[in-house]
Amino acid sequence: MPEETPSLDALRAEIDRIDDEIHDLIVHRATIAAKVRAAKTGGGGGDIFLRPGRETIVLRRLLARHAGAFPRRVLVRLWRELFSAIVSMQGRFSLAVWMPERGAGYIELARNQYGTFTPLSAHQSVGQVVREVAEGRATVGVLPLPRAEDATAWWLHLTSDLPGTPRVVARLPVVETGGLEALAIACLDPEPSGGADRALLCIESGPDASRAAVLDGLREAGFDPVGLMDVRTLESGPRLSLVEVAGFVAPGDERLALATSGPISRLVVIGVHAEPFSARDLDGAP
Ligand SMILES: C=C(O[C@@H]1C=C(C(=O)O)C=C[C@H]1O)C(=O)O
Repeated sequence: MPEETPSLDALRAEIDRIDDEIHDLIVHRATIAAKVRAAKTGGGGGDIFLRPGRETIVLRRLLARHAGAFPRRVLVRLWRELFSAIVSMQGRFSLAVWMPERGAGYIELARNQYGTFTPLSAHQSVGQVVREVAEGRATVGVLPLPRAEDATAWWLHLTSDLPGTPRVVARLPVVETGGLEALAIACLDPEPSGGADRALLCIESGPDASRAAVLDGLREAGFDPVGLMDVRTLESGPRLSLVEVAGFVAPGDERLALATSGPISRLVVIGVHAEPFSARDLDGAP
């Protein structure tokens, strides 16, 4: 006998039961967040409760166990909204976003990553976004991915190694789209994300050092440079290069000391971010 198709009413009753279970679990998850807040107080991060590395670890784990037809991209989107609500419940959480003109797209990137209802201010100047974060008026700043042709190199504000300097903590969108990209900054120490990370290094050299010499210096110290994002020569003389390297770089990483010889005089890790999820991660290809 062919199986009888359940009635619409029966299917909707099943969806109602599932919704109750999901809802109960969200309510329960939120009660744990309050305890996490207490457990974090006194650790690094001060009054900032966002932990980008941990969020990516959670997403990597869920994507690995995902099954069925529900789109992985939407799974990521749902959890991004959950994380943001939970961070907001733990303490201050607000965004400063670069908006050079209407419709520039950075607000959408910020909302997709940090939640629909998180307080947000928009700024025409990249320097203002950095200041909002450095001075504690915003928790996270969203800025354009640096390029050599930009009028202002905002990343030059991140080259201090003093504690409290904003650091790059994410690259947006976390789901690769081939469209507009941004970097997110916060006054947080970089943390590994449990998978492929990239570190952004600011490298100081003499004004005559060639790009090839800087990249060779990094390779000799054991780094794996994957891109030179920008180079600026300061009026005071030195040249600063922004280089992406594969993998996490911790503060005491011995490669940092090894690299400061030859053409490289100083090196600062201006942040670390997880590699965005690729189409391959999201389409479930092996
Ligand atoms: C709950 C935490 O705080 C925040 C919220 C997270 C979550 O909802 O899973 C994860 C990381 C943090 O951004 C945590 O640090 O574990």
